[in-house]
Amino acid sequence: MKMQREHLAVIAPVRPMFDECRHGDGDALATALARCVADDLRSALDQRGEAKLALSGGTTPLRFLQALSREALEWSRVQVLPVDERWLPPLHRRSNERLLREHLLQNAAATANLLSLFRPVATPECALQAVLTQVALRGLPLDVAVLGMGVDGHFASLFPDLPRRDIGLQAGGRAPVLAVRSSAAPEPRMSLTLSAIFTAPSLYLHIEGDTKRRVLEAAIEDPRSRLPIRAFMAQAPVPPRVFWCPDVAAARGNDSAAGERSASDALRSTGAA
Ligand SMILES: O=C1O[C@H](COP(=O)(O)O)[C@@H](O)[C@H](O)[C@H]1O
Repeated sequence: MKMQREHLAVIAPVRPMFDECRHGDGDALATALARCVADDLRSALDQRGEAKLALSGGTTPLRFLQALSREALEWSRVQVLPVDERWLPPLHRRSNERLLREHLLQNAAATANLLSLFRPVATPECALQAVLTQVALRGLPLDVAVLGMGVDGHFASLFPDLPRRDIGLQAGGRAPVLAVRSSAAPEPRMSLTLSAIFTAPSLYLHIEGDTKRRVLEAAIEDPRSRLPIRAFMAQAPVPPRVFWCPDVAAARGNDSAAGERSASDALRSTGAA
């Protein structure tokens, strides 16, 4: 399918708030996104001999990860890290690390290096210092970050009940990693912060379906929106590329967190419902 590209200036900003790549279905979307990310990685490898890639978990990325795993590039020089992790052992079906190991670190990408955000200790708070040091040393600055978004407007593990001034949502914050407790997530989390994500010169948002699109548009249109995705879209140093297709496929990957707020809650909180 031919890719359509359009620049959407929703609230008359100085520059378009995002660059949209729309595809007809999730397979075409996943293939196109994998090609773009692989091209970014090849450029970084050409320029610096290494590349750093932060990837989301959840249900949406499965086909994208599989397509990316088949892209020919020097994967042994690529550092991959999750943008967030659920505080669950890496063999758990909801572990984002497991998703990356099972669907990306295969095929051509089997030799990629994975930086885990998990440690076998009781809480993310206990592991924070160790993870923070590793991420700062080996994970940053990023070359590419691919975010997903929940229907409640969260990305990574930055949920709507995070205080708006929380360090995780401050573009100029210094901490790259955050331990997260949210009523919207069934387990504690470890998450990259917005300032860590914004070290990437290539930013992608990968979403499927009309519901998520409505949530995203509502967050962009309302400057007072408290949805985390608003902080990402409005503060991004370069316009994120939004990869979107209209149909939502059946749940795959490691299923979405039970208890996340619904899209209608999210839209209500932006006044868009
Ligand atoms: O909990 C999470 O959810 C988001 C969105 O997931 P999806 O299933 O709606 O695609 C994801 O981006 C994040 O990495 C994950 O931990």
